[in-house]
Amino acid sequence: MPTDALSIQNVSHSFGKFQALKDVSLVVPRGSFTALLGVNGAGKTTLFSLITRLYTSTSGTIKIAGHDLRQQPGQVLARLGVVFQSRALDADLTVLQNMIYHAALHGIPAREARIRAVEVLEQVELADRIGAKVSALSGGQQRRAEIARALIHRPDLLLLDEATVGLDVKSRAEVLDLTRKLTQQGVSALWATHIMDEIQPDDGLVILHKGQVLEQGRAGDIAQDGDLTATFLRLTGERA
Ligand SMILES: Nc1ncnc2c1ncn2[C@@H]1O[C@H](COP(=O)(O)OP(=O)(O)OP(=O)(O)O)[C@@H](O)[C@H]1O
Repeated sequence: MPTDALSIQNVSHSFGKFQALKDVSLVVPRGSFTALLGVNGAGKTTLFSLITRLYTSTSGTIKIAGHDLRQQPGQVLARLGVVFQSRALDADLTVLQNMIYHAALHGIPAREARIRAVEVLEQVELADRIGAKVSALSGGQQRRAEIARALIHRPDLLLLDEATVGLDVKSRAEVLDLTRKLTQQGVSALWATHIMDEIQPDDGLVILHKGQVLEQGRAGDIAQDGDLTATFLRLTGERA
């Protein structure tokens, strides 16, 4: 098993004449929680769209667990779990029905899906809501159910795009803690955010700005004098 869950080398992407990503290279080490930090428009969603093959990159390579996305798209996507900003669960179905539906998309039969649903819902501490309609869950519970859905096919890498949007402080902390806990159980996570408070010193960190990677490494090493906000503002030239 290669060391990096995700390895991106020299990836660029343009929308017409506008270059949204410029020669981006980054890694998500296996078992790490890596934050992808950038203000609105930095290119985070574009990068995620390339990793999930919604867009095709014009140059560079993307490898998941050592497998090249361009050469083995099916195998690579099977190793990926995604939590997008927009809702992926059907609010009128129960949590279990949603899990079975998403498992079927990955070719997992219903009997196996039931077993896995219990497993992933335990991982996100939601097993007691398995029979509840998604619409009856709180915002934080719905995000945790989204994460469970993304885990149902046992991916190596989780991509989470602004996963705490719209959550209150307590639910935000729960979703973050949970994702960090998952990385201790073997899955790796790339966590896109613009919220610096969400990042801890031991997290991996990639700072993306105007389509370019400005820094990457351990967050605590990047933050000068322990102040990530000041470091970020200095690197990007943004104002607080
Ligand atoms: N389909 C598109 N056509 C043209 N430009 C686009 C398209 N999608 C994104 N862009 C531009 O590319 C840049 C990067 O956008 P992207 O959505 O990847 O940023 P982001 O970091 O995810 O920001 P946000 O948090 O606001 O989603 C922005 O300047 C955006 O306007």
